Amino acid sequence: MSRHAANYAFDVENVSWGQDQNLILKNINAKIASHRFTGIIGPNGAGKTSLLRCLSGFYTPEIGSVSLLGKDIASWSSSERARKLAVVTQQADVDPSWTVEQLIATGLIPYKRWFQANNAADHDLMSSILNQVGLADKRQRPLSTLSGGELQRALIAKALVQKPQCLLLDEPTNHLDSQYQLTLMKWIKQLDISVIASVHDINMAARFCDDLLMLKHGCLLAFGAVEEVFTCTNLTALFDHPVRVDRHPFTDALWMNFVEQERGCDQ
Ligand SMILES: Nc1ncnc2c1ncn2[C@@H]1O[C@H](COP(=O)(O)OP(=O)(O)OP(=O)(O)O)[C@@H](O)[C@H]1O
Repeated sequence: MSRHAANYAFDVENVSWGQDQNLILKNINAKIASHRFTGIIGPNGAGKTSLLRCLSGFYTPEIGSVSLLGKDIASWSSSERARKLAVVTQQADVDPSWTVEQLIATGLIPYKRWFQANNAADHDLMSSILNQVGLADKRQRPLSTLSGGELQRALIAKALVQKPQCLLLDEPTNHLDSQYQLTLMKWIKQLDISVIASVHDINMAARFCDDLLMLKHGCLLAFGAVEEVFTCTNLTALFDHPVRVDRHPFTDALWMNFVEQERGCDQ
C-alpha cells in the first residue's frame, strides 16, 4: 500500500454500476480524503445509496474499482474490513426483541474469537458510546420500544463500537426531528474518523460537511470542499431549478433557497 493511497479513505476510479442493463452510476471518479465529513447530495434517484453500496463493497461495479484505505474493497477479508469500515443503512435488519446493549455488542464481533466474552474495556467502550448518542438510560430497552430516532442512534452506536476508521451513513438524519438532526450532524462532525453520508437536507450538508459530492442521474456533477462546490451554478444544475446561495444570517454557513424567477447566478 503506498503512502499516497492511504491518505484517502476511498479511491473511486471510473466506477459504473447498473441493474438490468441500465447504468445507474456512470463513470464516477472521486478520491475521498481521510478524516473528513463528506456529504453525498443530489435529488431522489440520483444514485446516492447506490454509490454508498459500492463504497461498502455490497455492490460490485461493472466497470472501475473502489479502494478502501488504499486496498481494493473486494480484497479485504470481512472481519478485517469490519474493523476499518462500519456501515449504517436506511433499512436496518435488526431483531426487535434485542436490547440496545445486545445490538451494540454486535459491533465487537470483528474483534472477538468464537464465544469470547466481553471484558470490562468492552463494557466501558459501549457505555461511553451510549453516553455520546444519548442512549445510556436505554441500554436494556428492547429495540421494539425505541422511537425511530432512538433506533437510528442505536444503529450508529453499534457502528462506532466497531472502532472504524471509516463510517458510511445512508441518510443518518432520517426519522429525526429538527433538534436531533442538528445534534447528530454536530456530533458526526466532531468524530475523528472519515465519514461519508448521504444527506437530503442540502443546507445541513453545507453547514456541517467538509466536502460535498454532488450526484445527478448517476453522474458526478461536482466534488470538493463545500466552499468550492456549493455554488449557485452547481446547485441550479443539480436541481434543474433556479436557486440563490447566501450566507445564513445567524450561522454564517452557505445556505441555498429555491427561487421562482430565473435571475442568473451572477445577480
Ligand atoms: N437493486 C436495484 N435494482 C434496480 N434499480 C435500482 C436498484 N438500486 C437502485 N436502483 C435504481 O437506481 C436509481 C438510483 O437509486 P438510489 O437509491 O441509489 O438513489 P438515491 O439518490 O439514494 O435516491 P433517494 O434520494 O430517493 O434515496 C433509482 O432509479 C433506483 O430505482
